[in-house]
Amino acid sequence: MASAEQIKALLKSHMNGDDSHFLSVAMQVAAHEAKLGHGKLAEELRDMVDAAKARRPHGQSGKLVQLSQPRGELASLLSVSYPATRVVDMVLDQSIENQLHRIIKEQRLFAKIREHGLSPRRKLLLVGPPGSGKTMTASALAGELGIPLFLVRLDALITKFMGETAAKLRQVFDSIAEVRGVYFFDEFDAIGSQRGLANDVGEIRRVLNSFLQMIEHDHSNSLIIAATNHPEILDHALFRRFDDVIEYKLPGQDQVATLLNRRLGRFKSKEFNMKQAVDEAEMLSYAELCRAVDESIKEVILRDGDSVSETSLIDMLDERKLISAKLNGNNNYYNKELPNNDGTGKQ
Ligand SMILES: Nc1ncnc2c1ncn2[C@@H]1O[C@H](COP(=O)(O)OP(=O)(O)OP(=O)(O)O)[C@@H](O)[C@H]1O
Repeated sequence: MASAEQIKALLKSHMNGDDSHFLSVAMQVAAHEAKLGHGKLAEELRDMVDAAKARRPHGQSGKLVQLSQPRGELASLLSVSYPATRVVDMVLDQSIENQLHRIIKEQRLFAKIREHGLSPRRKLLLVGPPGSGKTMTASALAGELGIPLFLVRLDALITKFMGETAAKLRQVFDSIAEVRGVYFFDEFDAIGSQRGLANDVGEIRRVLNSFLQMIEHDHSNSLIIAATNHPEILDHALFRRFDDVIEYKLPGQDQVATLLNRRLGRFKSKEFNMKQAVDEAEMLSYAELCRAVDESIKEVILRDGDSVSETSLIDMLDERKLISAKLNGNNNYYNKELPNNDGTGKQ
C-alpha cells in the first residue's frame, strides 16, 4: 500500500498539474511495492505509468524525478536510470529467454521464496561478445521489475591508491544493501581477472578478494550483474559466487531475421530478400546489425525514399563487417569452454 506521504505527493502534483511528478511518485509507489515483493501489483502500476506516458503529446515526455539518485561520493561511482526496456524488446535464443523469465519470476515472488528460507537468483554473470545484449539485459531486468538500474562506474571505482578501491567497493555494496536495484558491473574482468596473472598488480588482487568477500556476504534484495567479454581471464573462484551464468552468442540466422524484420519495420521494401540479407549478416553482433539497419534507414530518409532494399542493407552490413574486423580482431575465445561452478573448468 502507498504511504500517506506518497498519497499526499500524488494529490499535490495532481492539484499543481505536475504530470511528470505525479508519474514519478506513481513509479516510486511501484518500486516500493516491488521491494515488498508485491511483484504483480508493482508491474500493474508500472504498466499504467507507461501507458500514461505513451498518451502524452509528443515533446512532453517529462523527465522522471530521479528517485534513488546516489549522493556524495557514491554519485561518482554509480549512475542511475529507470529503463523502460523489456525482455520482449530483445531478440534472444530460447534458452536465454527462459533463464531471464525464471529470474524475473523469482524476483517478483521473492518474498514467497524467502518465507521458505530460500533465496531468489540475483547474482548473475553475463558473458559473451560485444554487442550481444549484456547491458540491454541489465536494463530489461530493471525495466521488468520496475527498479532502478545502477551502472557501477569502474573508471571511478578503480584507483591506484592502496586500499581506496576496496573502500569504494564497500560503499557500492552498502548501496546494494540499502537501495533495491539492478547493480551492473560492466567490463567486470577489470576487477575479476585471475589472481595469478603475471601482469597483475597487488591492488587489483586485493580488490578481487574484497569483491569475493562482499558478494559472498551480500544477502540483499538487489540484483548484482557482472558482464564481461573475456570470461577466459576471470578468476575461477568467481564463477561459484554467482547464482547463474548466462552465455550470450552472436545471433544465429533466425535471430538475425527477427532483428532485421523488427528494426526495419515499415522501411522494409515489399520485395526485400531476407535470405540474402541474413546470409550476408553472418558473424555480426546484434549491435552491429542494429547499426547497419539504422544507417540504411537514414540513407532512405536522406534521399526522400520510402524503403530499404536488401542490396542497400547488404552494403551497410559489409561496411559493419569491415569496421568490426578492424576493431575486434579475433574473438576465438568464445569457442573455449567456460569453467563450471566448482572452478575446475570441467563441464
Ligand atoms: N539481443 C539483442 N536484441 C536486440 N537488440 C540488441 C540485442 N543485443 C544488443 N542489441 C542492440 O545493441 C545495442 C548494444 O548492446 P549491448 O550494449 O547490450 O551489448 P553488450 O553485450 O553489453 O556489449 P559490450 O560487451 O560491448 O558492452 C543495444 O542497445 C541494442 O540496441
